[in-house]
Amino acid sequence: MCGILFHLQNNEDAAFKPNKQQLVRIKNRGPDSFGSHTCLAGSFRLNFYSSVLHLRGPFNHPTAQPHIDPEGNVLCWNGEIWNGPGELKSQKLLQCCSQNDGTILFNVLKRSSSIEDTLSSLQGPFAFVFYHAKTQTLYWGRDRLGMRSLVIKRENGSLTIASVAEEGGEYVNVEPGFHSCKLSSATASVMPQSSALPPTDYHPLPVIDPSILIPNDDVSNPVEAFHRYLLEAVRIRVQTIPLVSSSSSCPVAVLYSGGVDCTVLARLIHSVLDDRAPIDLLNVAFENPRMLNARKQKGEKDNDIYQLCPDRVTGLQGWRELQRCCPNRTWNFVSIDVPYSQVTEHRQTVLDLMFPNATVMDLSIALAFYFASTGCGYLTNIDGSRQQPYVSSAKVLFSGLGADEQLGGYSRHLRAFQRGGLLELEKELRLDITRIPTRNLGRDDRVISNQGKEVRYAFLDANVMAFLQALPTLHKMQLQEQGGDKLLLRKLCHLLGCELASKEKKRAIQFGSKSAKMESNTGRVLGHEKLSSR
Ligand SMILES: NC(=O)CC[C@H](N)C(=O)O
Repeated sequence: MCGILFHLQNNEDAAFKPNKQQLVRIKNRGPDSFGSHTCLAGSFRLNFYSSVLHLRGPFNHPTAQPHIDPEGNVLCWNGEIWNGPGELKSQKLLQCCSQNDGTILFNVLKRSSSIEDTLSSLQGPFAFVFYHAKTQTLYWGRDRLGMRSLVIKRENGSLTIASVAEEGGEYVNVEPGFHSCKLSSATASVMPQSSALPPTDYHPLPVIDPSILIPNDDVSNPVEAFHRYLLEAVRIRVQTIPLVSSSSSCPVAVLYSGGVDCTVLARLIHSVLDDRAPIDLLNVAFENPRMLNARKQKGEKDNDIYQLCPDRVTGLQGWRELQRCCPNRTWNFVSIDVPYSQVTEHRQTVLDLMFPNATVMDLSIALAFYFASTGCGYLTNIDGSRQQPYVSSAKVLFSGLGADEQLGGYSRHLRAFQRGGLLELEKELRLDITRIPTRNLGRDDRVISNQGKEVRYAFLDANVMAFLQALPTLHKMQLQEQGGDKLLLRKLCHLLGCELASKEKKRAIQFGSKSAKMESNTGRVLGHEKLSSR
């Protein structure tokens, strides 16, 4: 992941000094390169900082950021473009080491007759800040789902936009879509004092891209078509990861619980990845003192507490099944065991990273992602015992997020169906899909990227989403039946040879890994409650 820090100030004010810790966190997101740039626009000074996690473009030459040119344009880019207008449409863009998407976007934006139209037609996860010199306009924003984090703070005539907040700063999440602000001298000269900032325009985007049309044939062959769309989504996300040939280092990892969502992803990655490359399955499990106490009171023995976590049990089962289905692939099962002492040690960092998200549930999920994305654990023997310490070198992680929201995986969906049939269920599904952008993606991005990794979501691919949207609900789920949740995905999982995983029940990561309710007094605490302190 890359990191962005941008600050706008009145040119007469003292020079901007970035907060030290915030800068460290921006650099953590992009360990391959770091750069800064300052320029003037009307009566404003603009300070840009960018770090880069190098993925696309010539292998040994990270594309430096911020992107700048002699005309005074500047782009800080954190994201991946899978498709877009002009040169961003070309298949060559998707050949990992040939071109850098940020560089091409910079050229396209500079020449664009409508910057809004260009930005609206980008497909992929992103957050950016762009200064267009000719019109003295500042643009910033996030993709329609908000898959990359961007937070904003307005204060005393200054504006800070960043991938992560600084401790104590009054930041809010940037709304997905585009924001712009004209910094022309005319605007600046009518402003009475330095505390005023020019007004901003907001250009929201619908969650499902309306320009994607789904042929009727696809709707009448749902499993086959779903396979095709999802495979394509996985393919573009895999082929844009550089492969270190000749070495056994692993390019890609899956956040892996053994459930149906992540097993299908792992299986599809296998279909498109070079045969020689291993795939890391990252499986996180926590030492949960509350669970340990409860076991003690019942007189149960301690055993290996990590092996008792539900996600470890299903993870190992799924791993064995993947090995059976695809025996020529090296599947590394990485057991990431987190002692409670590590949780207390890293708690404040995780709280700072996930901010402005701040509920009990945010923390338990963020902890699971934070430790899982370190990739730091043990290679595992077939019986689940530890083999040897291992650190995953994969820069890209796959997450199964988005399957539950679109395919009826939550128990809330079942309750809605029992309450009011298809009508209520569809209402609940619509709600889930429309709130994807505001719920958890920014948080997950902030927490995962701190480890210098980026997360990719095939279930949130624009074409996959448009296809699922076009399918009648009963093709996707049959909630009147046992195991009818995510039915379409279960059928696909079965078709791909992973029968055991196709039957796995939904389990949220914080319960499967035991990162929720760790302390003795937390049994009754509800997930949506605000945490009392940061
Ligand atoms: N991590 C990123 O955001 C990467 C930016 C850009 N796609 C690159 O590969 O350089």
